[in-house]
Amino acid sequence: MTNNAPVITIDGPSGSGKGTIAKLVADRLGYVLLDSGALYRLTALAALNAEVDLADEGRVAEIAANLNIRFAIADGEVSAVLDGKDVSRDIRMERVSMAASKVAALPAVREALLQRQRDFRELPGLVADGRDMGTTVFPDAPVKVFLTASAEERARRRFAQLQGRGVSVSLRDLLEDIRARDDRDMNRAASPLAPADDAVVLDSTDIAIDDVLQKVLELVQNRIG
Ligand SMILES: Nc1ncnc2c1ncn2[C@@H]1O[C@H](COP(=O)(O)OP(=O)(O)OP(=O)(O)O)[C@@H](O)[C@H]1O
Ligand SMILES: Nc1ccn([C@H]2C[C@H](O)[C@@H](COP(=O)(O)O)O2)c(=O)n1
Repeated sequence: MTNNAPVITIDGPSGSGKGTIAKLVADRLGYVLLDSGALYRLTALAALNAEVDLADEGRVAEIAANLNIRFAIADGEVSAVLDGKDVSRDIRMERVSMAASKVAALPAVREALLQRQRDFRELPGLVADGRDMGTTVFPDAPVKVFLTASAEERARRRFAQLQGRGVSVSLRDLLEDIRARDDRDMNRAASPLAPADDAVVLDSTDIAIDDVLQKVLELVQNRIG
């Protein structure tokens, strides 16, 4: 970890485009990328594999603290490896998404993952995507973006994404799921989803990906140079 490396935090609700924008910004600037949601997803998958009760905070936190993971990069794509196995697809499954949202609400799990996230900070800089990057994990980040979009637009985006992968889902179910996750992420006691006081809020409901990218790069230019 390098404490003087600049950090760009991109927080926001599910489907707002954080992951897409974070990757584009990191590629453009040659920065390291932290997908913090993947850490919660990996914790959830490891807990499900071990058949641990997801409400057992102590045991899930122990799993989070001892995760044997690494992120591998091939052809510009990042894959998540748990105990030597590529689980990139597994952690995106619906049951893991739901489980991740549950384990992410446990304070001891968040605490167990805190330093692991901070360890991603290195020169020339880091782009960190999640829910509490700007509020809790990197409160001193010089650039903080809170990316949002209406729940309906986020459900439509997810629908198109899943259809593109040949997964059949109902738009109505996706919208319900998004609302349920928003509610859990925003109303938990530990590090709830919220913009940091010094974050710039960007509503991408009617803004194309390229235009969001340009806005973020302008902010970076103004604040980091
Ligand atoms: N501004 C935009 N306009 C249209 N589509 C977008 C926009 N931003 C992202 N998308 C699309 O929306 C989908 C969801 O984006 P992405 O996975 O980046 O969201 P996310 O906020 O990281 O979600 P999660 O937190 O659930 O991982 C992707 O298919 C992406 O291409
Ligand atoms: N910093 C973070 C990142 C993610 N979470 C939660 C929110 C989701 O329920 C789950 C998976 O995240 P995603 O991959 O969809 O971004 O993890 C969080 O609480 N804090």
